[in-house]
Amino acid sequence: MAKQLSGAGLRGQVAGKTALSTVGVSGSGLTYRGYDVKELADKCQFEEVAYLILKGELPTQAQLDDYKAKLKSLRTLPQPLKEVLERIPASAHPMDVMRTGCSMLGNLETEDSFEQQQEATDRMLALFPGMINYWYNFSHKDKRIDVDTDADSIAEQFLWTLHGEKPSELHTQVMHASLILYAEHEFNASTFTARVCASTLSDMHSCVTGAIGSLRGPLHGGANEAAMELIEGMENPDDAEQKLLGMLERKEKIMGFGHAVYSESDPRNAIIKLWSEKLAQENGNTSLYDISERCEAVMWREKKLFCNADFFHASAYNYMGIPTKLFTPIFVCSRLTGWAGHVMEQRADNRIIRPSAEYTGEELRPVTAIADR
Ligand SMILES: CC(=O)SCCNC(=O)CCNC(=O)[C@H](O)C(C)(C)COP(=O)(O)OP(=O)(O)OC[C@H]1O[C@@H](n2cnc3c(N)ncnc32)[C@H](O)[C@@H]1OP(=O)(O)O
Ligand SMILES: O=C([O-])CC(=O)C(=O)O
Repeated sequence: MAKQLSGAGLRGQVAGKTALSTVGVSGSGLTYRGYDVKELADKCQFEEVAYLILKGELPTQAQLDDYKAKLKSLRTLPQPLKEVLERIPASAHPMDVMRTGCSMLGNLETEDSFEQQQEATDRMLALFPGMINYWYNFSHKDKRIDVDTDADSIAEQFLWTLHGEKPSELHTQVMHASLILYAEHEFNASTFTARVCASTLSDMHSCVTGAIGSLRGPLHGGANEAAMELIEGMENPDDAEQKLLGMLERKEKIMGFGHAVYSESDPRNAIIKLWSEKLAQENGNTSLYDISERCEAVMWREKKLFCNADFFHASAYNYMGIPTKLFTPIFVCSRLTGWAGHVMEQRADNRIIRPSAEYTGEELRPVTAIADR
């Protein structure tokens, strides 16, 4: 059953048209251009899904090979961007690094006409994984990494530039699935930000920079990091249960649970949960997975709240040795496809987005001279 949507936050209001995705139409489903996300995550590489979102159809093998080769050729970081990255302190939040990096790229390689929108998007898709890991390695390990790796895909490029070696088959597979799950989600907050920006006929880098800022918050993309902080503070499943019950009693928000549109489940959860379980088994220490499972059971039992896409991403990423603060930047590397797809859609049929407000302020009143106030 679809969720009853009403109230604050523009909930349930149609704010535009899209042919990119449907969310929660039957209460729980997610489709990209008519394909079920589960089938895409089972059968595709992330680049196939990026192609689908940006160009409208799944690629043939030859088109995929060309697209991947093209993206591979666009990984190099411009020197001035590296210099900016090197000046950002280790204490910075990586989402702020993404925001600044994207904005700096927009200064160096401006999108001068909408005809360049696909080029600008491809460049960001190719460059973002290396960009965040260049900063991470420089600021945290004093290393200037070479981002022009031999990695075959964006999934592999992220793990390779982070860890400095070719990742395992399993880890690359999980990253493909993760990037596919995060790629697109209709009019979520960050995508809506991008569309509002696009509606002023602004450039692609401004739209993406704004969207990164919206994704950063813990009520949206930042929830995967917050979920990790939660589960790493739990010693075992029983401890998890006690801690959650206490938090619920204190009416605290539990990050990684609930959704603005889905009513029963988030279809992305079952998929990333399976991968998290596989990674736990590979790791030999299933503690984080067991704790996460108990959290899921307690939240459903107590509040009928279900895990959203972010919750099991926390343990999955942790099992792959990804530092918690890099979780949300991975979301950026993926959602860039959805943001850009929406920007292109907005531009193709644009009217400036400018809603109205209900005024709650003072009645009209005279300005008292300053000496009399
Ligand atoms: C990839 C993504 O961006 S997915 C979302 C990631 N965000 C999170 O995980 C943050 C935690 N979750 C939340 O804050 C919310 O569930 C949101 C922001 C995702 C959706 O917010 P809303 O649409 O306002 O949620 P909804 O209307 O279903 O909330 C109903 C009730 O459940 C409560 N609730 C919802 N989620 C949670 C939660 N995670 N923990 C505790 N209570 C919750 C709300 O506080 C609300 O209670 P109230 O009626 O007493 O005020
Ligand atoms: O749709 C939303 O509100 C949030 C979400 O799950 C996403 O952006 O992936």
